[in-house]
Amino acid sequence: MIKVLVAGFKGRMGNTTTKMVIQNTDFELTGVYDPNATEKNINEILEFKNMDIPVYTKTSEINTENTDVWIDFTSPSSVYENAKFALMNKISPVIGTTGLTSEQVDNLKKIAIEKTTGGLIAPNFGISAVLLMQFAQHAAKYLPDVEIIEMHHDNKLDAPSGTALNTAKMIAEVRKQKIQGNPEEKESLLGARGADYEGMRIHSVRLPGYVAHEQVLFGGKGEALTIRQDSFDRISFMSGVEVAVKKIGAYNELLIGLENLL
Ligand SMILES: NC(=O)C1=CN([C@@H]2O[C@H](COP(=O)(O)OP(=O)(O)OC[C@H]3O[C@@H](n4cnc5c(N)ncnc54)[C@H](OP(=O)(O)O)[C@@H]3O)[C@@H](O)[C@H]2O)C=CC1
Ligand SMILES: O=C(O)C1=N[C@H](C(=O)O)C[C@H](O)C1
Repeated sequence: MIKVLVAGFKGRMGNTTTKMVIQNTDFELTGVYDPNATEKNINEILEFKNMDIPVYTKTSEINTENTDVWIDFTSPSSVYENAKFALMNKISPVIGTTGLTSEQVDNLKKIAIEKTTGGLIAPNFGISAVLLMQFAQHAAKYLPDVEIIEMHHDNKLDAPSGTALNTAKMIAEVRKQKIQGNPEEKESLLGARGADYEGMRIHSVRLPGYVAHEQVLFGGKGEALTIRQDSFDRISFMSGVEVAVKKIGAYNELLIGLENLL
């Protein structure tokens, strides 16, 4: 049995993940973590009333010996300290939370090596998003003019999304530095052309009713290609999280991207 802790268990992703861990017979939920939680046990929450799982509100309370994997769906401001705590205690972090800086990722990679502990940071656990990023990288070799549009629910804290940023990074790996659009263009309304990642424009849409969606638009001479993925439900991320929890114990470094485990 793989012993799992879920950080951010009361959030949108944390709640779905907690249920997935409980239902998976290869996993044992040994704790949940949220510094703002008022509960002492998860059974104080109606939908988990038959469970007996400690709620931790301080990392010092966590039984690290009883935890193999730390699943993190928290917030951009807390994920670094959480991941660092997990690695320092030889717990494998499986990180879905977005917003880590490149410097933070590099530090976590170093700690993982020092502690010979595996971990994963996945900008997106949905297979449709993983494929979209790979297809987009392939297409960009032939169609280097690209714009990315990501669309999310209006409670999202970070923009652009981690997936959009990762898509842009993957495309930048295969195309030459390129400034798109008319070199003389001017925005009469600030932000009209979106964010700029190495000459690529990223547009972030936030609307109620949406979950997580991305389009990558390519333009060529007299032709265009659009690649799109949609997560209509947070269940779409769960098979990716399951794979990560099952496989990450076999590694002793920090991996970036679910594709490394598929
Ligand atoms: N990689 C992927 O496939 C996916 C990634 N995400 C990412 O996951 C993250 C969470 O998203 P979502 O579930 O929608 O967000 P929510 O705001 O619904 O949930 C976040 C939860 O984390 C809690 N929290 C805050 N700080 C801490 C902390 N230090 N330790 C533990 N828990 C904490 C929050 O509590 P409180 O409200 O009290 O602050 C809240 O309950 C985002 O970064 C999002 O981009 C989302 C979907 C898929
Ligand atoms: O906040 C979300 O919801 C999501 N966040 C991730 C991101 O920023 O890319 C993954 C997915 O898009 C859902």
